[in-house]
Amino acid sequence: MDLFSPRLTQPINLLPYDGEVNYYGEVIALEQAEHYFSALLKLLAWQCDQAMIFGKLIETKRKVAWYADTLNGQAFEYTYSNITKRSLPFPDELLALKNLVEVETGEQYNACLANLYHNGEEGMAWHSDGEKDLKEQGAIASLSFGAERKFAFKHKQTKEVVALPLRSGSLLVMKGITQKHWLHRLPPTKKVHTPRINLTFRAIVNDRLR
Ligand SMILES: O=C(O)CCC(=O)C(=O)O
Ligand SMILES: [Fe+2]
Repeated sequence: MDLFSPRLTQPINLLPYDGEVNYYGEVIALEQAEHYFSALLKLLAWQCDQAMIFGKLIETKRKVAWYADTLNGQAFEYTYSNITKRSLPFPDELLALKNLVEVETGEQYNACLANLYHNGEEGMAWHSDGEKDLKEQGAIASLSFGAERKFAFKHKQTKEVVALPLRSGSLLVMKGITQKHWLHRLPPTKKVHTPRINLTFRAIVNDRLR
């Protein structure tokens, strides 16, 4: 393995047991990653995320946009944080990135949740992506643009933590039994003052296509 190359020749599994988190390094060169960052910032339909927690509607500062394949021109619906969200069709820029990620990882995706963190004060709390609409043990591919942020995994029983920095243009894939055994989060930090965009490509199996 060439440790000096930002892009790894072979992805490495970061988890010691109970799952697979493959880190590919920077699969998109810096200049191109900067181009994508600006394009996605402008192009995606960013909205505050909503969650229903103990019957209360909460809005996040972090923004999200949600895209998916359509079937007969109809959008997917996807439920997480107790709220049902309707997807938009993939714009070309995002389709190009979905293709790239599919080629890199050898997996197929039909949906993408985009996250925009304006600065280090915004993050995402410990969770696992085990919603019932997701394909069971399906791969989730995470592509990062903009500010470098720390990303962490914590085992649900042993509490062991594994963390790594996610740089602009880097690709990370969670698969297998990872979501069952590990939580992940994007910790908030006072050290980062610039925005980051993260795309998570997912495979949805949803027989409630509308
Ligand atoms: O921003 C990230 O890197 C992670 C996002 C995430 O975990 C999610 O969208 O479920
Ligand atoms: Fe997640």
